[in-house]
Amino acid sequence: MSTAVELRRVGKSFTSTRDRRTEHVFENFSLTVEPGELVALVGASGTGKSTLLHMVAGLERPDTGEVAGAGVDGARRRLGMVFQQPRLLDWLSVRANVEIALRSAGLDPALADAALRDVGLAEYADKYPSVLSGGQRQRVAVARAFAIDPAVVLLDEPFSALDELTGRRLRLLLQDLWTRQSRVGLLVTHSPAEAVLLADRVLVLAGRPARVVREYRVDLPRPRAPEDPELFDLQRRVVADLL
Ligand SMILES: Nc1ncnc2c1ncn2[C@@H]1O[C@H](COP(=O)(O)OP(=O)(O)OP(=O)(O)O)[C@@H](O)[C@H]1O
Repeated sequence: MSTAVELRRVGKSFTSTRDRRTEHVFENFSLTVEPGELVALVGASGTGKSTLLHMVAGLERPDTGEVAGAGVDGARRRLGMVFQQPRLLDWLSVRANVEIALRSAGLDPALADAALRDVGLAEYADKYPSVLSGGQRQRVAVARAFAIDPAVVLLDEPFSALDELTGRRLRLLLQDLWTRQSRVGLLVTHSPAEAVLLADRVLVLAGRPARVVREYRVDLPRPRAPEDPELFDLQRRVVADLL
């Protein structure tokens, strides 16, 4: 089985325009995500988690090394992305927001309704994003990402802007989607609870250049319950790594 996403000895630096200082965010960094695997990345602010995701998406280029994955290896694999903010087009209906993604992936826009049904928003298809709650808007973003039958799903703090209960519902929704249609994914999160609930592997990143300082495999079958004591125990260990 070929790997789904691979970073090989990647280097990435940024030079500040203010003081010309160069930050070596990654040096010789390697990471493999296997088919069907969801890998969570946790770590202190500024470690490089979003940069890593952007390199996989092809939004940033590594200075050295190679990234094989959606958007960057010429295979034109479909990429679904969910950001902290839903990033919807406010002048289009909810359905049209999903249709645009389908069209640009070369798929039938009629698939939008099924995608909206999957996230519990079938009745909102004709509404505009401005009349939806924050949680509903993020559901549309999830529908848009999953509608295109993505080869890789990249999630950059997808639920961190939501209140706790809404975030919990959305996590369970994501878990439900993942259980029904196993994907390959990377999840950047500041929430250890979210990481252990959703991921197959949790990587703790730290340092400059960034390194994986700890790795946890979450072998519990899905669907998982957020209150599962085993998850809570794992979560405590991840928190301890981050403190
Ligand atoms: N386009 C850029 N130009 C200059 N510096 C950048 C750029 N993108 C990221 N950086 C720097 O690279 C480092 C890593 O940033 P990144 O956003 O990847 O971290 P992060 O772990 O995702 O942080 P957070 O958890 O706060 O989102 C930071 O020091 C940041 O300032």
